[in-house]
Amino acid sequence: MTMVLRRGAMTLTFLFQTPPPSLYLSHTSSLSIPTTTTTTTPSLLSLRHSSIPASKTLTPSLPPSEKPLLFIPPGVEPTQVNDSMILPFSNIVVGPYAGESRIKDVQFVKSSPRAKDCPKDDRPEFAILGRSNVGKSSLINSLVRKKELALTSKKPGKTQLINHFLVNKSWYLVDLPGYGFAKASESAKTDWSSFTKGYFLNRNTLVSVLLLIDASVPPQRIDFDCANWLGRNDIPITFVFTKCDKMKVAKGKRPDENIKEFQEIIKQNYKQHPPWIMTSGVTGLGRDELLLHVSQLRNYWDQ
Ligand SMILES: Nc1nc2c(ncn2[C@@H]2O[C@H](COP(=O)(O)OP(=O)(O)OP(=O)(O)O)[C@@H](O)[C@H]2O)c(=O)[nH]1
Ligand SMILES: [Mg+2]
Repeated sequence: MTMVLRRGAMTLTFLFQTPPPSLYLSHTSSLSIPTTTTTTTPSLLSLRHSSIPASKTLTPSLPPSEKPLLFIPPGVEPTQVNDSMILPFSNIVVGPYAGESRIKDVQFVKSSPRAKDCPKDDRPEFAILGRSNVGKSSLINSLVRKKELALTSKKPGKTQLINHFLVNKSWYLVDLPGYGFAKASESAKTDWSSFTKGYFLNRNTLVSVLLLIDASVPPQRIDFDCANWLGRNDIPITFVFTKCDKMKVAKGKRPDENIKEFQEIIKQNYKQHPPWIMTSGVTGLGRDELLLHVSQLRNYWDQ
């Protein structure tokens, strides 16, 4: 399997051997929401975008039954993967680059109206992206365990700038404006798309985008459009499902059902799936696991 990960100021493409079918965890285990922290692993998908030209991927096309399902990070021999290496409620394998992931110190650095105004240093960064109101700021607050570091709001469109937070004095978390804000004017929407796309295309230190998907609502076209755009531009993503605690639905489906549906659509559009993980800014589900995933991408990039 092929994986694109950023390292230093470059994007490198890595080739991985496809694990034998016996290693693929099946879709039979359910995506039920955890009541405890120790759980079994849910259905697993894996990395790589279908719209990237075949010439770039060097990936042999596999029959559907042999599609890779896991995100296998650098340094892991696919044949050595076992269940204990997979983060709960995700498809992410933990490898040798995973390290200290706790956030000990975080400082708000600046809000930038344009990509060119962002901090100019070579620290690696992770951008939090998603629809307005998906829970970007809440996730940041949950990751850093501070209630009001990134402003949260019931009013969509609250975050309008590129906000840099310096973590442990060594890497950045970046809170971006949400897309798909229905009430935004056309000019505001165009502005969002040009300046945010400018950020993605020009930010050499961007290790990965954490693309947030609201698990409390059915799959949304705009999320797939966004994922497709990032994939076409070779920007690594992790799908982070938010609001997985919202089990009390008056009508509609539960988060686990919405996630399954989302993954079914993804399967049609992607040869292999990006890493994904379930989270909640309210209960802290997936917080430590997501930080561990971030640590292995970061340490690999950093070395
Ligand atoms: N139940 C539940 N509610 C959440 C969760 N995450 C966010 N919310 C709520 O969803 C609303 C929007 O959250 P924000 O974190 O401000 O969303 P955002 O994506 O930063 O929004 P914009 O900055 O406007 O794009 C707030 O009312 C949050 O309390 C979650 O995991 N579970
Ligand atoms: Mg916000």
